[in-house]
Amino acid sequence: MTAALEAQALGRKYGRRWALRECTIDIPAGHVVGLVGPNGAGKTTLLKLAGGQLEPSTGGIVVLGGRPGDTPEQLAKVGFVAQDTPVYARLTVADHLRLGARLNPRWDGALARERVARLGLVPGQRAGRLSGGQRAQLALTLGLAKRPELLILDEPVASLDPLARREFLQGLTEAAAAHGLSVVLSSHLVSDLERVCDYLIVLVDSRVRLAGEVEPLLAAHRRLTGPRRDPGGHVVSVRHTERESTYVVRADDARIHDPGWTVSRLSLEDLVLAYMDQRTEADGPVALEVRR
Ligand SMILES: Nc1ncnc2c1ncn2[C@@H]1O[C@H](COP(=O)(O)OP(=O)(O)OP(=O)(O)O)[C@@H](O)[C@H]1O
Repeated sequence: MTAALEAQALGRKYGRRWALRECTIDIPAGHVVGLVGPNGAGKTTLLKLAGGQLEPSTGGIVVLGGRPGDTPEQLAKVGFVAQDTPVYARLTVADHLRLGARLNPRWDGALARERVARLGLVPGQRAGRLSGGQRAQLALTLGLAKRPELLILDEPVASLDPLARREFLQGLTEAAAAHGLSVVLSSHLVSDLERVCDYLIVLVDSRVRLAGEVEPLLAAHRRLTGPRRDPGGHVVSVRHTERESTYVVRADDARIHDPGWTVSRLSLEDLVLAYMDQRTEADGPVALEVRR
C-alpha cells in the first residue's frame, strides 16, 4: 500500500536557520495523524513541504507516491487547509462552493451544500463578514468537499468553539473511516487529538522526537513515581519534588517491576508533554531513537 507521507532526512532552512531537520518518517495511508510541538517547532514547515508550498533544502519527501504539488493529479489528491483559513473576503459562501466545483475534479457538491446548511452558514453572505470560526468551518468544508486522499490541516480547530470543535473532529473521523481518507493535522490541543488521532508525531526544536501509532506508543511507556533513583533504560523526562520523583520511561528497558515504584500508564497528553519536556537527570535534552 502506498504510504501517505514518506520523508527521508528531510530538512528546510530559512536563511541560515533550520526550521526542520533530519526528518525521517513513514506514515502508512489511512491514519489520522496528530502533529504536535511547541511554537516554532517546525510543524507548519513540515505541512507546507507535504503540500508542495515549500521546497526541501535537504532530503526528500513523497506524498501518496508522488512529489508534492508536482502534477494536477497530485494536487487533486491532496487537500490543504492553511493555518489562517484562507477564504476570499469579497466572495460569498455560495461563490466559494462554485469556485471549488470549478477547480477540483473530484468535487463533492452534495457534501459541501449539506455541511454549509448544517453549519448554518448563509450562502449569500460574503466570507469577509463571517466570524473567525465560521471562516474556519468554510475552509474546512472546501477541504473535505475536494475529496482528497490526504487532507492536511494546519491548526484547524484553533478558532472553533468547543462544540464546533467536537463536531468538526467527529466529521473528520467519519470522513476518514468512510472514504479511507488520510489526515494530518497539527494542533496544540492535545486533548482533541487524543479523541481522533491514531498516529502521533512530536516535533521539538525542528526535529522529530517521537513518531508512531498511538496505541503501541502508549503501551511502550510508563510513569514511575517513587524514590529519587535511576530507573534505568530510556528516561524520557523526570520531575522531582521534595517527597517523590516522577519518571517517564520506555517500559521495555526500565526497571518497572521494582516494588519501590508506583507504575502507571500515560495518557496521550502525558506522553506528548514528556517528549516536549525531556528533562533528565543531567538536566539537558536528549535525542532519543524512536523505535516503532
Ligand atoms: N517565512 C519564514 N521566514 C523565516 N523564518 C521562518 C519562516 N517561516 C517559519 N520560519 C521559522 O521557522 C521555524 C519553524 O516555524 P513553523 O511555522 O514551521 O513552526 P510551527 O511549529 O508551525 O509553529 P506554531 O505552533 O507557532 O505555528 C520558526 O523558527 C520560524 O520562525
